[in-house]
Amino acid sequence: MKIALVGYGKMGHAIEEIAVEKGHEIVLRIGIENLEAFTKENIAKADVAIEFTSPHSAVENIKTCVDAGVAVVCGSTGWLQQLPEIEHYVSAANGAFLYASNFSVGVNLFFELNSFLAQLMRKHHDYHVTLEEIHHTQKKDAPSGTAITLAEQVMRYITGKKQWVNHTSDNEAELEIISERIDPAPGTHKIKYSSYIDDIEIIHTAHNRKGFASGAVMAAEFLYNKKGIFSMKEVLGF
Ligand SMILES: NC(=O)C1=CN([C@@H]2O[C@H](COP(=O)(O)OP(=O)(O)OC[C@H]3O[C@@H](n4cnc5c(N)ncnc54)[C@H](OP(=O)(O)O)[C@@H]3O)[C@@H](O)[C@H]2O)C=CC1
Ligand SMILES: O=C(O)C1=N[C@H](C(=O)O)C[C@H](O)C1
Repeated sequence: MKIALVGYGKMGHAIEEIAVEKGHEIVLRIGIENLEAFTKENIAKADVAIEFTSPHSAVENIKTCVDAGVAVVCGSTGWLQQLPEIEHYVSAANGAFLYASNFSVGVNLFFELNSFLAQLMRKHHDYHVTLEEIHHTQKKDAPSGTAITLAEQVMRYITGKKQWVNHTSDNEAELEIISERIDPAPGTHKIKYSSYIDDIEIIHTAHNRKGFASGAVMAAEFLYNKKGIFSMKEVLGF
């Protein structure tokens, strides 16, 4: 498979290593220093574009790839308020698109566990639920995309929580997400249910970026020659 890497930072490099190990060819690498090479003609040389840039560039980058008729795997976080717009854009162009706030198999298992735990906890009103995420200091967005996915899963079942906030809160309707930035943390997420009697905690700790990168390559392999909008649930068969 021919891959275009849109964003050639920490994740772009990690994805390249795994994609090449698996026999794929990187036909285009786009970073800030060669944005002039990000043309429809160049992108069209790829079967799939893998986009990991920043909250501010993701939407335009996805549209450019869709316009070139190339399938897009997107891992950039911090732009999700525009996801409906992008899904509409992809559908209108009969394109192929897969977004995940986290591509690692471990975190996708953790998402399932988080939903299951929230279902179990929904009638146990003595417990107070909070979220915490820890990432490296270069991270541009807070809370992390993964923490937002986890919070949305919790709120589906703990219906007293109406919205998440990214600060401590005494308001029972608000779900606290506390963000910490500590190097070199690749990504730690914790959900905690606390009561006067005891605490229940689930935690996922990434030790490096390999899980994110190999999941993104799996997603690209899945998307190859497909049309439509997909998620990691379909890639992993959950
Ligand atoms: N879904 C997932 O599993 C994961 C998602 N992420 C997300 O992926 C994104 C990238 O993470 P990471 O690789 O660690 O970040 P980096 O900052 O290391 O890399 C991003 C790269 O994209 C470049 N870039 C910025 N704007 C553009 C643009 N318009 N076109 C092309 N390249 C651009 C940056 O250049 P410059 O540095 O010069 O600005 C940088 O080299 C973040 O949003 C992060 O939250 C990260 C890990 C896993
Ligand atoms: O920026 C990162 O590094 C990461 N970002 C993603 C997020 O925002 O959830 C995924 C992972 O935690 C690493």
